[in-house]
Amino acid sequence: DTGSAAATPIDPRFDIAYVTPVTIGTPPQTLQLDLDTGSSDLWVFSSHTPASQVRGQRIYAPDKSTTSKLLNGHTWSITYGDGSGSRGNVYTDKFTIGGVTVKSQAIETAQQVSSSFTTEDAIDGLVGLGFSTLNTVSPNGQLTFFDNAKPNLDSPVFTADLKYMKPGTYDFGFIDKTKYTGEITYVPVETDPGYWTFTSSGYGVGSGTFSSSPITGIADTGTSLVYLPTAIVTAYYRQVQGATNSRSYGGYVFPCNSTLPAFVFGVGEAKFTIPPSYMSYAAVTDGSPTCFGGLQSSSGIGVNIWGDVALKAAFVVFNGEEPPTIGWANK
Ligand SMILES: CC(C)(C)S(=O)(=O)N[C@@H](Cc1ccccc1)C(=O)N[C@@H](Cc1c[nH]c[nH+]1)C(=O)N[C@@H](CC1CCCCC1)C(O)(O)C(F)(F)C(=O)NCCN1CCOCC1
Repeated sequence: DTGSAAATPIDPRFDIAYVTPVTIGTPPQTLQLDLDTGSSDLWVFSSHTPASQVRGQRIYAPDKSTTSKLLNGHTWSITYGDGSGSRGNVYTDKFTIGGVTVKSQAIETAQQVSSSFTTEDAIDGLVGLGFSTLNTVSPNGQLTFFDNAKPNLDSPVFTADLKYMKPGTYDFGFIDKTKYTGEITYVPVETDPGYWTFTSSGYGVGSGTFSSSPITGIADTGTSLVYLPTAIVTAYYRQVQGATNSRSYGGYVFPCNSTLPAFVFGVGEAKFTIPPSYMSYAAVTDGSPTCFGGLQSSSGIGVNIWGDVALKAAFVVFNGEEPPTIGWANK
């Protein structure tokens, strides 16, 4: 098998997240889900989600699918880094992304979602593409879509080609040579505790010198921004006129008309440049002259996160061979 599906920004003004169309059940029910390498639960808004918590999202109704089966006695509950969360019960059903079908995928149906999910009408749920060890289903953990699909994929990989303010693609089972330039640099992945954890070889601010120092972090399609050690973040914002670390806004902000340097990060011998446009995430509120930075400190998180702001600057191969590796190429 091979497949390809669009990753479309949910907001035309700035890249907060990307959604991908999937189909569930028989006849197929289409939902727009956020493919997230930072978690490993596939959960959806459903006919079990209280109407008061559903505001425009599409839902999966297992009772309308002839192939759905309740996974008796199984429940799930997940909390994300931004404090949002959801919980519910579990079905298995036919699940397809971009033409790749898993006949019996664990579909976690939400019986409760936190308010930030209710208010985000563009996201109907998540497809966790982290390692299955992170799956929260109890009493028996379930496999991710990728782990279920892998044996039937031409190659045990999926790739992310996210783009700045326009649709990109997720490919499954093959590496599309037309999507990158030069070589793909592969580095080892640490699978404990279950993220795509790798070590970057260093960073540079604008045209400044490149600092070769290992930065271990996770490649996370479900996180909008880049979160790195404070020393790196302060070195970056030192080059930005009027930048301050705002307690009220919860991070580094600067005047939207400030000139921003690019941010360079290394993977092995390769270098990747996040252009200044990606480094200004968004105005803190609509129309404000103050902008929120795409690079923030990881000190409050406990892990460095290479989120969408970094992933957009590259073509990334999530290689599920044993042992897993991650590949980065320019594009
Ligand atoms: C707008 C913003 C200020 C840049 S934001 O930070 O709010 N953006 C959110 C994403 C978002 C999209 C759409 C609407 C609203 C919010 C964001 O970047 N959230 C990160 C922030 C973060 C990470 N760490 C600390 N803070 C996050 O929680 N990302 C998770 C997926 C998100 C959750 C909210 C909905 C969209 C998808 C994540 O899965 O990528 C994760 F890795 F960060 C995470 O929390 N993984 C859960 C890991 N657990 C470990 C235990 O076992 C179960 C799984």
